[in-house]
Amino acid sequence: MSSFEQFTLEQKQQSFDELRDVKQLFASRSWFPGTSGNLSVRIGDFDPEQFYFAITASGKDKTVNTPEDFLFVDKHGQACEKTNLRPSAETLIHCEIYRLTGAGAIFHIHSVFNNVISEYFWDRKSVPVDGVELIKGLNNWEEEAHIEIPIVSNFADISKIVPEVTERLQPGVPGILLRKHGIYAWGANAFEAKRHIEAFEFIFEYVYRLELLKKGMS
Ligand SMILES: CSCCC(=O)C(=O)COP(=O)(O)O
Ligand SMILES: [Zn+2]
Repeated sequence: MSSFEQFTLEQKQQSFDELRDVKQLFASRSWFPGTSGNLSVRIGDFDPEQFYFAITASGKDKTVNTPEDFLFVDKHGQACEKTNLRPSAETLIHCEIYRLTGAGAIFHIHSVFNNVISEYFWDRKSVPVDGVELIKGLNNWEEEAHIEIPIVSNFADISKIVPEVTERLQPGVPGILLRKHGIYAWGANAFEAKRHIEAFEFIFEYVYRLELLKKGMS
C-alpha cells in the first residue's frame, strides 16, 4: 500500500498550483460567494485502500491567494502533514466521491442557479435535462440525451449527507446537487472536472430560464 511520504515536494507543489489556478478562475466568475465552495485534486494513483488529495482549507476567502490555502488529506479526510489548517468542512463528501468514482479532481461551487434549481426540483429528487447540447460537455455524446442530475438533502452535519451521496450517484452523470447548497462535479483530472462544472452551470441556467418561459414569466 502506498504512503504519503512517496510524493516529492515538486509533486505536492504541482497539486497546489493546479488548485490555485482553478481557484483564481472560479473566483473571477464569482463562484465562491461568502467563502463558500471547495476544490480538491488527487495526488498519485487511485487505490481504494489508500489515496490522498489536496483540498482547500476551510473558511478561507477563496477570492484571495495566501500561502495557507491548501493541505493534503488521506482517504479518511485526515491531514497528511502537520498543519494548523483545517481541511474543508465538506471534506467527507470529497472522500466519498473519490472512493466511489476514482476521480482525479472534485470541484464544489455555490451559485444562485444551482441553488434555485435544486429547490425547484427537490420533490422529484433530480433535475431532468433533455437534449441540451452541453450534455456533451459531460462526456455523453448520445443524440438527444436525457439525463437526471441527482439532488440530495443538505444537513449541517456533513456526515449525514454522505450516505445519500453513496446511494444517489448516477453512472454517467459526474455531478450531484445538494439541496439549496451547491453542485459537486468531478472528473478524471482538473481539466475534466472544470469542463463538467461549467457544463452543469450552463444547464442549470438553461433549465431555470426555460421553466420561467414556460410559465410566461421571463
Ligand atoms: C459560508 S459557506 C458554508 C460552507 C460551505 O458550504 C462551503 O462550501 C465552504 O466550506 P469550507 O469549509 O470548504 O470553506
Ligand atoms: Zn458548500
